[in-house]
Amino acid sequence: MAKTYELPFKLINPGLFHTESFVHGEWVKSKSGHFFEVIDPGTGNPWASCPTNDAADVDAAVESCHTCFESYKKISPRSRAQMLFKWDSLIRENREDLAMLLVYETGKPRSEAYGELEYSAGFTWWFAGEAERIQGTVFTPSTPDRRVFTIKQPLGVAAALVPWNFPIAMVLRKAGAALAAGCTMVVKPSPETPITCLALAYLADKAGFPKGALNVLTTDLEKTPELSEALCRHSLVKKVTFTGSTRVGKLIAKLCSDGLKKVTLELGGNCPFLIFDDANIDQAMGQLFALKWRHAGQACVTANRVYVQAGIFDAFLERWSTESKKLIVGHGADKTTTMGPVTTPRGVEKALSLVADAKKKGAKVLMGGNKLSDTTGYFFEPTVITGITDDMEIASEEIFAPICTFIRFETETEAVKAANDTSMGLASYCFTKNVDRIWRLFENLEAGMIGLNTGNSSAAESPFGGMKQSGYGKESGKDVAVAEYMTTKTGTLTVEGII
Ligand SMILES: O=CCCC(=O)O
Repeated sequence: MAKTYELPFKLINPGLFHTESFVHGEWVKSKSGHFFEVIDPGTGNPWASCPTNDAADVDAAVESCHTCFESYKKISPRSRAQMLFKWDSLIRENREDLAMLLVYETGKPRSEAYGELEYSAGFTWWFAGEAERIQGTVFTPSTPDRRVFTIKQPLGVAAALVPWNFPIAMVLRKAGAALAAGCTMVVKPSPETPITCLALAYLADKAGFPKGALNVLTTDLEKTPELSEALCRHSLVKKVTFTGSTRVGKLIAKLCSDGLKKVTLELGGNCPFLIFDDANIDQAMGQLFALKWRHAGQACVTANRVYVQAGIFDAFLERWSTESKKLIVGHGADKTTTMGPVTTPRGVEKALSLVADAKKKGAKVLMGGNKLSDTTGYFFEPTVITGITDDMEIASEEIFAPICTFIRFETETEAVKAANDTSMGLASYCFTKNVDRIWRLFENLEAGMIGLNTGNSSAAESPFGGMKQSGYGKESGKDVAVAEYMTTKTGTLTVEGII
């Protein structure tokens, strides 16, 4: 039985709040009739419950998307753009409520929730434009009496497996591209963040997307592998997009290989952040602060390892610790909070274990390092660690918690070698005012996105994606993101009398 909860906050538009899955324009329960709880990470208390869907629920959702696809693929790009624009307006109109839902699902402070919404609406806006920019080509090949032309066609039903750290942005980055391309989509939100996803589905419906264009299947942690596998294996699913860990990304790639499905994988990051002696220190400090402490360190593109050149190391570290002590850790809904909890109890456990391992192997904890004990929420102290060595887990694993590690370096060659010494390659950052070095670093750092004197290179108009074991495929950016949901068809015509 679904439990009912009193919402711990008021919504301006209560119509946004849905707790059942969304399939073919209807709010539905799972076949099993089971439910799971949605927890506020700031208190550890449940505040909603949603259906626990499993493999038995997949077929109806996919069939609905497929039925819709047969007509959706034929409507004009302009009509798709208009629906995306309408969705964009509705998301912006409901910004306050969506921000509150985000706070209670993820724990992030309200200011960051507004930031995520601004970033997220960039995707609906951008992909509305992209819908009308999809074009083919015509050219004369080496055989002179022929003409060759290409068209791009949508793949069909896409499945999106979405993470909890930026649940609105990640749904819109995936669904925006798919719907612009002419695909339909089943979204499986994370167990932590189903409510924002259901609110987006509600607004998509209000924006005029046809029934089955965007379906949502919620589920809990236990049933996530079964539900995801059924989506990946369904014969009508032609494309799978996943954001999450490298371990799970590899499983998804294997599952999709049977059906030779097109896959986009946005996986783990272990991102290096390099600060050279000649950097603008205020700039580097400000950018690192925003990047590292954002969402309590739970972004795939966050700085995992901060390398500071010897000449400024001690001064930078001292200033960093002084500034970081000013963070106000608290519930995301409290207006004074500048850092919220981590989103899951697993996050706290992992942070504790990484700190313990680093300490055991000789690292020095300059501040923090502990779970906050006087609360039932999932809080971890902002933590600063030095003396990191390669054998420590914290040096090679994605931290995903408010822990900042500092490493001293002497030369550019040494810094680049250390930065690249990881299996991951999502983002790298460097701060220097030497223009030649900037260009060398841009070419030599092994990552899909390089921030040059900036700690933020994510934007709807910029291709987002990694290399090495951070995955493949691009989300956002011109042409490349919609291309992930399309196939190119080549026509070759022999033209009599043309030569
Ligand atoms: O955590 C992954 C996404 C972060 C971003 O889009 O900048």
